[in-house]
Amino acid sequence: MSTANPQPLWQPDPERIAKARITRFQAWAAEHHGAPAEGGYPALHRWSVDQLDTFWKAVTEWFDVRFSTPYARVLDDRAMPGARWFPGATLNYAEHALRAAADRAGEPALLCVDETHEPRPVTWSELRRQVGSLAAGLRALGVRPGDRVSGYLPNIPQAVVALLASAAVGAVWTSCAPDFGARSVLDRFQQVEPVVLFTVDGYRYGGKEHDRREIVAELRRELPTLRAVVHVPLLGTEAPEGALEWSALTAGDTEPVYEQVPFDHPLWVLYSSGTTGLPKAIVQSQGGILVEHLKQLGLHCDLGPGDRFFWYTSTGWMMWNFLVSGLLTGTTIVLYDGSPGHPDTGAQWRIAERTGATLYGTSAAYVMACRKAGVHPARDYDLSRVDCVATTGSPLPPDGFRWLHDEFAESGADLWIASVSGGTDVCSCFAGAVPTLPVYTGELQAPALGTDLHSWDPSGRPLVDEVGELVVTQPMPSMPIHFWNDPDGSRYHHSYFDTYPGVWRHGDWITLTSRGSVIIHGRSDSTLNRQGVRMGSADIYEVVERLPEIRESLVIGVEQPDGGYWMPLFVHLAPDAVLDENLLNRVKQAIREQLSPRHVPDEIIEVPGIPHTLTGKRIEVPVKRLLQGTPLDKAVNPGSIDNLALLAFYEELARKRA
Ligand SMILES: CC(=O)CC(=O)O
Repeated sequence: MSTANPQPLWQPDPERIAKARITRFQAWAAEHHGAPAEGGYPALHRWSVDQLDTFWKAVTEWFDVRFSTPYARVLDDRAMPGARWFPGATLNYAEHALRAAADRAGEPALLCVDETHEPRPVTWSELRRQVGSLAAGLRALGVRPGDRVSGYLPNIPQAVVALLASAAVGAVWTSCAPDFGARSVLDRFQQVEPVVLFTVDGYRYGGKEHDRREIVAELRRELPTLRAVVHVPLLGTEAPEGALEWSALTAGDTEPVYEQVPFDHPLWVLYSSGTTGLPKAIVQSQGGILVEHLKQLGLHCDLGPGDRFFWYTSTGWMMWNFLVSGLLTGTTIVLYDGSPGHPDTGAQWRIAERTGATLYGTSAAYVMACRKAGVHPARDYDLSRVDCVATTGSPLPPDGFRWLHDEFAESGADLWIASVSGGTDVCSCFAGAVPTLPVYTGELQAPALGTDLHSWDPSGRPLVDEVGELVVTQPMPSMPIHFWNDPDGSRYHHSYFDTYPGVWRHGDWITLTSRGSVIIHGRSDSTLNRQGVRMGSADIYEVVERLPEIRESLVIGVEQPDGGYWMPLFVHLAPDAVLDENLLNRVKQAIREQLSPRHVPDEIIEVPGIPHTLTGKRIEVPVKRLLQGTPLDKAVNPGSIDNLALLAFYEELARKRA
């Protein structure tokens, strides 16, 4: 594998290496903590996992983390799950996110962009004022540390203010994007029982207004724990009866009061859909996210004051939380609320240009779409401030690397391309950006610091230059502290620790190359992951099978060799039903409205039946393997299938598509 691309696509020049924050961190850590001064990133990474406690202590000192009470140890219990980080310490995430307000009050903390693509700044002092006012408002509403505060909000400044105000109070933030249908939102928020809901009346997307007032009314009816609803009038409507006005709650001129909470106090709940049951409600801690994101954003992404950080995301994806954490490094963050391709495919490049983004992140799928559409980013937009284009959501295919590289090289720019990968589960990256390392086509630069990343075979043997399971063998601070409503921890355990006891198995296929880079090959289980948004097949079955014409269904997400993602929905129809235009449209409409536009499959295909295991579970992984071209005898264990003959259909389909 690693001999396939012996020449790097890109090399950082000596000036970039010298200026990189990670270079300065290494020199400082060598002087103060015994890190290796020589050997560059590989040596620093080795040290960071061999001396895990010292590394994280160094991170807190380098970034001047303010503990209001000191910690007794860095890592108390190293067991996974159950590791305890910085016991005894208290701090507040929001206080760190707003630090730059002290000396850069008039500079922009946020640049907010809608589909007009005109950036509107919110200064650090204004952001702090609004957070202070809202935190006081939440306290006045009786919100206490540990209470859940929810947002049904797009990527607008109000969402950032509400997250930070919740964190300031010690409340637990959770959000869904407003293109989520009522069922999707309730499947998430009903689990965590929020006491406050921040909501818009609707949103604009692709040049159209989408009124969400009926859905908001349904959320209010179905969330009995709500004590307050706060109305953000994005479409200019009146607050519904009983709702509070955003403007009233944020009008005060109050210094934020930051609740000092234990390091492992919950910061937010993120959701990740699996193949069965409700989405996993993943809880990450204030301290864990603080230090992990300082490391990722400050050292790996090389962000700091003076930078502008734009990542195309929505509040329903962990990349939004990651984006907000850009504030921790004193960076200006760019919030874009709109369609990724409105009014044309080049939209995101135009936003990067107009906001002066220095790090622009997007999905690999968007890069590939631009390539296909003949967009010429560096020729047609002034991207001279863009230092790094980063991608995630799915691995960036080799053609995507080459296209980005060539487009920028033609205009004389020296572009660092960072393909990164992690997940909602850690709200971070296991591997990705390193400003001081070369980039090889199709590869992530290296495992992240403090991340003991390996590729293992089924018996737990480490592999190099071979595809294996992505595992992390030592704890990371941003691993979930628990799942919500999982009192005995069994769901948490089952999600990551069943395969290799005491070791995090993420569910991705990975290769660690002998030159230290990383290749991600897609999901090793059947979770749907479209442009980084993980979706539960169970959600789709529930909606589709409510239609009387559909007897049963099967949805599969297949990573394509060209970097695309094909998500067919197979339907077994009820007797006499016909898969005509009308039924096709009703299936799509049901999915779009009750889940989200992202859940709508690429194709709906009638099948003679859905195969199951002997215990009645639909067999998603074997069908996925068949569709990826694996021969039948290697894709399934025939003795475990209820009707083997049904698999012939999928085998034939794979043959036709090959
Ligand atoms: C960092 C990531 O891994 C984001 C994603 O693809 O979910």
